[in-house]
Amino acid sequence: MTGTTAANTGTESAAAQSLWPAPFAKQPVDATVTVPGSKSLTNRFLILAALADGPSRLRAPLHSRDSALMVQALRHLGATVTEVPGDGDYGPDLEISPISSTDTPSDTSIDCGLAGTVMRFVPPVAALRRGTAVFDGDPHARKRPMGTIIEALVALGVPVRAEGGRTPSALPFAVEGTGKVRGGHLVIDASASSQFVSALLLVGARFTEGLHLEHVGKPVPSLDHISMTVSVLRSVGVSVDDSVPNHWRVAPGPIRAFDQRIEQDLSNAGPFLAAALATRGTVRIPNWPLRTTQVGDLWRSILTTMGATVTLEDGTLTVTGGPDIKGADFDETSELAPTVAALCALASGPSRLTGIAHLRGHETDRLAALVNEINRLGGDAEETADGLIIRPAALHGGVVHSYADHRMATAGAILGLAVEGVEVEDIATTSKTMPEFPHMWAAMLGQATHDSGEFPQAGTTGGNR
Ligand SMILES: O=C(O)C1=C[C@@H](OP(=O)(O)O)[C@@H](O)[C@H](O)C1
Ligand SMILES: C=C(OP(=O)(O)O)C(=O)O
Repeated sequence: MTGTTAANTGTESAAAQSLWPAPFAKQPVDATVTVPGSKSLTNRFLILAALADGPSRLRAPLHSRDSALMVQALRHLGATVTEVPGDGDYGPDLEISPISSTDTPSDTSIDCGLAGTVMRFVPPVAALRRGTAVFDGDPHARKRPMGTIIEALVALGVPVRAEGGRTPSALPFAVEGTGKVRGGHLVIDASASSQFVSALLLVGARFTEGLHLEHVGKPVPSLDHISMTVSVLRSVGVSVDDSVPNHWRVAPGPIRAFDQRIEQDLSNAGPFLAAALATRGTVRIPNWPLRTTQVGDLWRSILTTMGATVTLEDGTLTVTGGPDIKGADFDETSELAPTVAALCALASGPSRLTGIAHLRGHETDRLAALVNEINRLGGDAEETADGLIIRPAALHGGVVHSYADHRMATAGAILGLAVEGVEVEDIATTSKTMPEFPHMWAAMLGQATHDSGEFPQAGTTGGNR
């Protein structure tokens, strides 16, 4: 098991002993930051490499708890993943030899941690090899929605069992892979997570008849992440038809081996860009992709709406905070919502976030957690059926609980820039997608740290003006 295993309570836990004094910015920040690789792209390309028709290479991949759990899971299913020196500043590249279809059947167990991409994307891969794979994860992982992917596998003829032989609706469970899945037309309800759609599309080309996936139910959230899945599949030669809403058709065929550079994680760029607004300073991010499928590209419009000046010139995104942070209404901010909510709590006007009911099934119930923690600091946040209302209020110092949720921890760090005396419980939970976070945050503020994180190359030069 790698990384944090803190209980997902936000109350007393072993991790609650460790309080991180969030740096308070006495002056506006002025920093240049480069962020580690995208979690969503790294874990998608790892899955595709494990199913490809030859060895692949990932350049500048993410190295974090979620990517380590994915690597470990694929190794347990028979892929070979080797670290080789990279050509940049982000730690090693990865070379991957795919899972062999002629491997003798073997039983294994997979630790999903709290990674949605591991718990949703890997079970369909396990269905394509021979042997039983038992899946489990952190305590809160057992509460995350999993029923749709389990029911999908069962409908595809893949036995999925819990202890005692019953069909489970959540972790833990065992997938009994037979080495072959016929595929064809499959109807699911993916309203709880886009990852159910992505999980099935990623393996669909390896089903004998391909896959015609149909969603029926309330709208699928986080559609940008499905577009990313379709885009990465096409980049490795898989034919996907997504021209009809709620239908995806994946043609059967090989997944082409590849050599792929991973973009930096634009969602994880969010807290650093937010620092420009929280301190009325400037943060620059070089190598911002000109075209991307990452939802984090929305920062350009979100932060402009909140009063920042945002430019993208010569590949560098520059964000300069305005005299105040403007409250605003945002629909469907997906995994960006905790960062947006932290900024809304510092805004001069009211904000409303809608279309994020499914955040209740994320690393923690993020709507409840954000309301608890903003209000604990004297804020005025309220939960609605599908989001949050956050009104201006004078905040004071206090402890922000992270609930083993990396984005709650970084939300606490943003609040701490503008509010003196904020302490974040379990800052180490940022290791889920950005182990370097405390080091990078201090470097952005021109402070030195002793612990430089697992891959200290993740670059930040900064200081206060
Ligand atoms: O496919 C992915 O990489 C992700 C999809 C989204 O999940 P949901 O659809 O559950 O929001 C997102 O929030 C998560 O952080 C990553
Ligand atoms: C929802 C998130 O993660 P996961 O991939 O575990 O669902 C997230 O990173 O905000």
